[in-house]
Amino acid sequence: MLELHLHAKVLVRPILGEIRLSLDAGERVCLLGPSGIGKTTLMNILAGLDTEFSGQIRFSGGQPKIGYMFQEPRLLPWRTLRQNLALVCHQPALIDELLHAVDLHTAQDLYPNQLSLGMARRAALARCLVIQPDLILLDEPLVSLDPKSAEQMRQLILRLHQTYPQTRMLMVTHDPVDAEVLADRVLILGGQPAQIRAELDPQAPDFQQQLHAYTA
Ligand SMILES: Nc1ncnc2c1ncn2[C@@H]1O[C@H](COP(=O)(O)OP(=O)(O)OP(=O)(O)O)[C@@H](O)[C@H]1O
Repeated sequence: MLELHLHAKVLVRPILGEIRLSLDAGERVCLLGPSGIGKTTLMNILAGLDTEFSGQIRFSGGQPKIGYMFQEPRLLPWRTLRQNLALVCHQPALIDELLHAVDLHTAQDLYPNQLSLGMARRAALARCLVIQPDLILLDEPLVSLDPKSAEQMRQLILRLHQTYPQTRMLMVTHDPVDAEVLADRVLILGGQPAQIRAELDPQAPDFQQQLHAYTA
């Protein structure tokens, strides 16, 4: 079990308030909320990139391995895709497996600036999975993709979840369809400072109406 109990996060003003969030092995949670509410800030806290907050993070299995897919793919531009993966993984067979899984095995010798946005996102996903993480943080992985690439990415995330069923996932999205298709639970962030205003079940028959009521 991964548990976050946040008391507060203050930047120039209080951004996040009291937040409790737990993620069991294999759980997929989507985080929704208006722009600027603090979703990325919360992800950065969970990732350990932002340590200036009051609260605690506990993981029952010791120090969790965390794969973070940022809003903008952050691959090293002077290394090929395969070399980017090899920087964090010394198992060539696992790199091969993931390159196939994200359908980039024929692009492994390309440099990041030779990849389309959809390819770069899939590469970033492979980069965060290649460390065999306990938790993956996905910050709007489908934003700005054309409908075909977005659907490909959606299916890929679902397939990868089946391949790595123990991996916890927390994903930021603005898209109700992604939330319905990809999440076991949906958390709505709102208020100032932000708190979790609602936890919704995507399988509930009135899920989209409930979601609309909170996000409209
Ligand atoms: N370094 C910083 N200094 C001061 N304020 C900041 C800093 N970084 C972010 N903020 C503020 O913190 C708030 C939360 O930002 P954050 O990026 O977490 O929001 P978000 O919900 O992820 O937004 P979006 O959906 O647009 O990506 C915003 O109001 C932003 O202006």
